[in-house]
Amino acid sequence: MANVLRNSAKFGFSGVLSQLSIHSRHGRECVSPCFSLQQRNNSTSPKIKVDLDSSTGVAVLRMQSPPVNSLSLDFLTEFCINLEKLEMDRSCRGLIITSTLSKVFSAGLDIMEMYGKSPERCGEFWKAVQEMWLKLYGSNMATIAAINGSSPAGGCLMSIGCDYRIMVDNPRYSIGLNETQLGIVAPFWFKDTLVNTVGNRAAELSLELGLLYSAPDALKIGLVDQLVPEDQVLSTAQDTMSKWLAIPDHARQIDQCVYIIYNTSPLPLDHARQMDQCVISVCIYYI
Ligand SMILES: CC/C=C\C/C=C\CCC/C=C/CC(=O)SCCNC(=O)CCNC(=O)[C@H](O)C(C)(C)COP(=O)(O)OP(=O)(O)OC[C@H]1O[C@@H](n2cnc3c(N)ncnc32)[C@H](O)[C@@H]1OP(=O)(O)O
Repeated sequence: MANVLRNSAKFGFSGVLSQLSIHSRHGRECVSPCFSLQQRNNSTSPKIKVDLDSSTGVAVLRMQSPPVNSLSLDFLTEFCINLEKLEMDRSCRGLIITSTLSKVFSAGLDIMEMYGKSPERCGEFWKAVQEMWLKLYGSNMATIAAINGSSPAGGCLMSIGCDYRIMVDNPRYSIGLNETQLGIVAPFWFKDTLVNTVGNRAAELSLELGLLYSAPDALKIGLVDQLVPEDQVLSTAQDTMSKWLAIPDHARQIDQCVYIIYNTSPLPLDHARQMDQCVISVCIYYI
């Protein structure tokens, strides 16, 4: 543990994950010389747009993949590349994730990726899902989800992978891990992340019944931290971020790291990750 704490101070949580043997991750010390200033500040790709304000150190990542920002292999790959670039950029300390689509934050995993694909493709897809979670939950940046629409299943996972959640106060928008309603099962690390957010009993009910919560109900159980009117979601996220960034990065990162190490099953370990990947790929293949 002493080693873990020493490393967490040096590398942040991402660094600790890499010490625990997942593949390449980047602490804030590691600044790639490959990215030009322009590339670092604004990158536009088909499914994701990132704007980094160098004066505040806050990046806004907008998911813009109609109709519902479903998490396909292509989407996840782009998402991870963008996250990795920001992670390596010393000037970026905070990340806000939101959607450009009306009514939908993210519909979760792309259902077409889970239908009629080869075992190899299923494996590749699941690895990308794991990667998204590891990169987000293990990020050294302060992360806020500005949830401006419905966010079921994998969309909820993405939201609870952030440090803080602000949702639009609209009872028609829903959020939750509804996998069992679809006849599938949320993997153990989805469960861990939910337990870390809402506590054991609420998570148990939520997972077993596959509950989707309206925005007001999500606030009641602590699945989201704050509700705001639609037109204030981004400005509130920016204001909230400035409070998070008032905390010294190293202190916030170590605190998060200790919390996660004590409260999360060992997906960061290669063998756990591979076993999970194998089980899920087989399940998806036989669905
Ligand atoms: C023992 C173990 C067994 C099995 C284990 C196997 C696998 C484990 C995997 C576990 C993890 C799963 C996590 C997931 O994320 S699964 C995905 C779950 N997602 C959903 O249930 C969301 C479904 N979508 C919605 O609820 C609505 O679409 C939404 C509220 C997001 C938006 O509603 P709206 O009315 O605005 O749009 P729609 O008309 O419904 O949809 C528009 C078009 O988008 C398509 N769509 C919707 N969701 C998805 C999706 N997830 N993937 C791909 N495409 C999606 C929808 O079909 C419409 O398409 P068109 O008809 O217009 O072509």
